[in-house]
Amino acid sequence: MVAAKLLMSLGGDSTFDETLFAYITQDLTEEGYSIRHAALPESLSSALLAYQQKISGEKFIDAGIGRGDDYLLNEFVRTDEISWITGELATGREWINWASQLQVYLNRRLFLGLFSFESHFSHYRPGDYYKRHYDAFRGEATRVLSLIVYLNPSWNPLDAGELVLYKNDQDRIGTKVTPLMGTVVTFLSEEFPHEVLPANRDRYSIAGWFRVNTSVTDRVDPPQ
Ligand SMILES: O=C(O)CCC(=O)C(=O)O
Ligand SMILES: [Fe+2]
Repeated sequence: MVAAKLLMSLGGDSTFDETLFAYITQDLTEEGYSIRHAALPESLSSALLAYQQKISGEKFIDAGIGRGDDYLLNEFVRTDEISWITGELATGREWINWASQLQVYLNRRLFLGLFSFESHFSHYRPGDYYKRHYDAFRGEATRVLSLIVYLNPSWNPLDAGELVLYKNDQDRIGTKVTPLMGTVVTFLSEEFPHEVLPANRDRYSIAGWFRVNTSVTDRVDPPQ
């Protein structure tokens, strides 16, 4: 577990309130998923909202399935648009820093061996959706933990657009999550099918994934 040890030493002096991380750890241990409302630090949520609003339209690309040469647009599955978050700007760095504090915390308690993190803003226009899917496939061991936060300061039940998280393949009812600012959702990527229902208004979120290191001796696995 060299990877986990390396990450732990990066932990240093955390500036975040670890109470939330403790709740997420407990939820993941008991259920494999966690839904926490009013959880993301408010200063971070509002900075991310401002950042997302400033990103010009052309920085968003139609979301696809897969990466690099395998990237496929598939309107049958999803119709949202995305913009990858890099550490170029302060707010992006603040977000990545928050996520890596969570990563360090989870590695210490749950020994997940989370090694890298990638994330993007998502914009679902009215009517956009992401059909029921898994973020990772069993045995591929790439994306281990999914992390989603929402950037919508208000949300009315009539706006629809909920995330529906299902416990397993048989579950057809699931748990609905309102995409309200501050809500933090985490779940084991291989375990929980989920979908985004069409919304009646613009819907903003960040979706991210922690991965384990899948490097083999002569090949370094990049985070993106
Ligand atoms: O925005 C959400 O609620 C979930 C998005 C999602 O499932 C994904 O991007 O894989
Ligand atoms: Fe997903």
